[in-house]
Amino acid sequence: MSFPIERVRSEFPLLAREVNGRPLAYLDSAASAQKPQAVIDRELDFYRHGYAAVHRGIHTLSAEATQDMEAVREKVAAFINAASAEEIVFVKGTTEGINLVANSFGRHFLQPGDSIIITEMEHHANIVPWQMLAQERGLQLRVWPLQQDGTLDLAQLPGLIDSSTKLLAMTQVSNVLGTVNPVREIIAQAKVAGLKVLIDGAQAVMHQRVDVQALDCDFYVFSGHKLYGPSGIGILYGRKALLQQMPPWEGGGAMIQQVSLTNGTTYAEPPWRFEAGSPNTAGMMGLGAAIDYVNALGLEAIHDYEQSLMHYALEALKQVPTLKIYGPTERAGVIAFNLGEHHAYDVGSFLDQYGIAIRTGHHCAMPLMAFYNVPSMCRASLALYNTRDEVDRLVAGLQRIQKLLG
Ligand SMILES: Cc1ncc(COP(=O)(O)O)c(CNc2co[nH]c2=O)c1O
Repeated sequence: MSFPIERVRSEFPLLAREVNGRPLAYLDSAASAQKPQAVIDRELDFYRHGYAAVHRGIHTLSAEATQDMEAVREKVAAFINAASAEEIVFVKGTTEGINLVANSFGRHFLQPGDSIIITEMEHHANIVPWQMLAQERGLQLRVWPLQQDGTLDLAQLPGLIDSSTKLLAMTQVSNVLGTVNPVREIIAQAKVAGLKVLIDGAQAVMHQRVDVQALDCDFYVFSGHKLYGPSGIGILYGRKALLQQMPPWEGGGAMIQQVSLTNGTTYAEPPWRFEAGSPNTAGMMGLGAAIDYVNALGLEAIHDYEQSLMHYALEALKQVPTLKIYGPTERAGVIAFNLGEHHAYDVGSFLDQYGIAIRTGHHCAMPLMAFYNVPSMCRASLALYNTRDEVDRLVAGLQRIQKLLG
């Protein structure tokens, strides 16, 4: 059955916009995805008919809102096949989820002299928290180097591991290269060596089915706004046995059992231990609606459609002679490139004049830019609502820029 692309596009109101007098071609979903009407409606409906403060409310509205929140937690658990909804922690996004693990698991379990492995393709959100922790706790940060084709050499992992190594933190999909790392195989290797593993799924959950039990990872993080959901809501999955041993990382309301100024304070069980303060309940409802939307289309159908479009794009971009594309042939729908010697900002600005939205710059992956010895890259990213016509417009735009700039 063919992918219902026209019906899908009609369900994303913003895609009807014009930019600079031309229909928008939104090719920046890896930064943040557009929202289906169902997500927009769910948030509005919650504010209109179901909004109240959650946790311990005795009145009906509060009890209903709390039930709605926990129902989304259950939905997220099913979406990534977590063993229990108590392994699902609501956070602001991927960045906060990684910082929570670094500040709670890291400070509690990692001792001076221990080492952590990250890769050279990581987003800054999965580099800087570990650098901060390493500096604070006297840890060693080891980097799994990139290969020229944008992949990792699995044979190099064992050489990075010794008795001091306690954690591997790595992305499932590169936000620049589109590289899809074989994390299930990598996690199996890490587990043999006794490592805990955090997987950054920010660029994966919208493109493929994720099963955290099959992966056997200890932590998994992603952001709602990249999964066609609202901004300001994300998920940390943590293996229950680990979450139970981890201290809270933010103090305040909701994360406690008893607070006393004289007899000490006790904390709530996970996941609530890690959810201090008033949560982004409307964002949670929107995330739940986004998961419903993706599930209704089917991640397998989404994956097949995006892969077909991505291969069409890689082939079509060959019509631009001075284009250099970075990353492997087999990838998720993320295509980073440079047009000859032209700075990415110039190329992106011209494309914007043609109504085409791509991202330009270092993409919060400066080590990756350094690896390729470039100051910046252009990046076109594809989502379930993009079309071959938009790819053709990108190619034509690049050819036009090449003629203009030489
Ligand atoms: C792999 C990866 N990890 C972490 C993050 C941080 O996610 P956040 O906490 O929701 O901000 C991003 C965001 N990536 C991008 C944000 O803008 N362009 C990008 O490529 C990402 O792509």
